Amino acid sequence: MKVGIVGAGMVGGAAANALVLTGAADRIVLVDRNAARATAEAEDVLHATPFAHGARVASGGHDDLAGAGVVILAAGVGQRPGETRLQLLERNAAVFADVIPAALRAAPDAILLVATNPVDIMTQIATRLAGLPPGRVLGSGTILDTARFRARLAGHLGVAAASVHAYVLGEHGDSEVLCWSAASVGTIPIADFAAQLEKPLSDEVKARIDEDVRRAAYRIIAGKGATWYGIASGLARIVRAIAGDERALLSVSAITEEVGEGAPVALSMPRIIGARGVEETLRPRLSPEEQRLLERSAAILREAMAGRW
Ligand SMILES: NC(=O)C1=CN([C@@H]2O[C@H](COP(=O)(O)OP(=O)(O)OC[C@H]3O[C@@H](n4cnc5c(N)ncnc54)[C@H](O)[C@@H]3O)[C@@H](O)[C@H]2O)C=CC1
Ligand SMILES: CC(=O)C(=O)O
Repeated sequence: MKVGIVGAGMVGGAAANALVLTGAADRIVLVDRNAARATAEAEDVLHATPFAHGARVASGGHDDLAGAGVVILAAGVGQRPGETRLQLLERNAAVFADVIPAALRAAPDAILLVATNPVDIMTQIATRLAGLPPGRVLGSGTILDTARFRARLAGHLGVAAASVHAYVLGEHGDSEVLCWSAASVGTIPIADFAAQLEKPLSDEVKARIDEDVRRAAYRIIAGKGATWYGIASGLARIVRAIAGDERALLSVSAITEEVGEGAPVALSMPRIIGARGVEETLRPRLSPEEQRLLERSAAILREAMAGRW
C-alpha cells in the first residue's frame, strides 16, 4: 500500500521509518511545508530499506499523495514543556484547514489517519473538513496510551507486554481513562494474575501506574523535547491493520455517539480496524467509576470544541 505522510517532523519521519521496519507500506511519500526537511527525512529513511523491508520512499508535494491508501496527518506544532495538548488546538486547526483539502484533492479515496494534537479534536475537525463517510477518518487516539499502560503493567508483573490486554479510552490527554476492570494477562483477570505472582496491584501501585501512563508525554517532552518512537510504532500498527484488512482491535479515536449527554465527539474506544478504516466500535464493559470518567472525558472534549468548530 502507498502511504502519504503530511508533516515530516519527528512524528512523520519516525512513522515513515516504522512503516519501513514493519513492512506496512511499499511506497511512502513525505510532504512538508519545509520541503528540505521532507527530502532529508525521505532520504534518511530510504537508507533503512536494505536492512528492513523494501519500500520506495520519496518526498513530494500534495499532488504526490495521489494513489495513497492512507494519509497520515502529522503536521503542526507539538507541546512545549508543561503545555497541554488542548492548548495546541487553534494553531493546529489552522494547519488542517490547509492540508486536509489539499490531501483529499490528490488522494480522494485515502483513509485519513490523524496524529496531530490534540488528536481527538483534530480528528473531529478532519472529519468535518473531509466530509468523508464514518470510518474513513480516524485518529491514533489512545493507541499510544494503551501501549504505555500495557508496557507499564508488563514491567510490574514481569510478563511480556504482548500478553497484557488492557485499554486506555477517552481523550488522548489528561482526562484519559485507564480501564482496570477489564484488564487481563491472557484470559486471567489482572488482579488474579498479580496475586498469584505475589505482585499485588494495591491502590498505591495502581495510582503510580496511572500517573506514569497519564504523565508520560510530559516527562518525555521535558527530557528530549518531543515524543516520536511510541506514536510512530502505533501509526505503523494502524496502517498494517488497514493494509492487511486485519480487523484488528485497537483503541483509536473517531467520532462516537452516546458517550454521556451531548453531541457526538471524537475519542478513543476499542475499534475493529480493517480495509475501510474503522469497521466497528465496541463498547467494553466498564465499572461505574470508569464509565463516569469516560463521560467526563467526553464532556471535556465537547467543551474544548464548543463554539469553535
Ligand atoms: N497523537 C499522538 O500520540 C502524538 C501526537 N504528536 C503530535 O504530532 C504533531 C507533530 O509533532 P512533531 O513531529 O514532534 O512536530 P515537528 O515540529 O517535529 O513536525 C511538525 C512538522 O509539521 C510541518 N508543518 C507545519 N505546518 C504544515 C503545513 N501547513 N503543511 C505541511 N507541513 C506542515 C512542519 O514544517 C514540521 O516539519 C504535534 O501536534 C504533536 O503534538 C506527537 C506525539 C504523539
Ligand atoms: C505528545 C503526545 O501526545 C504523547 O506523547 O502522548
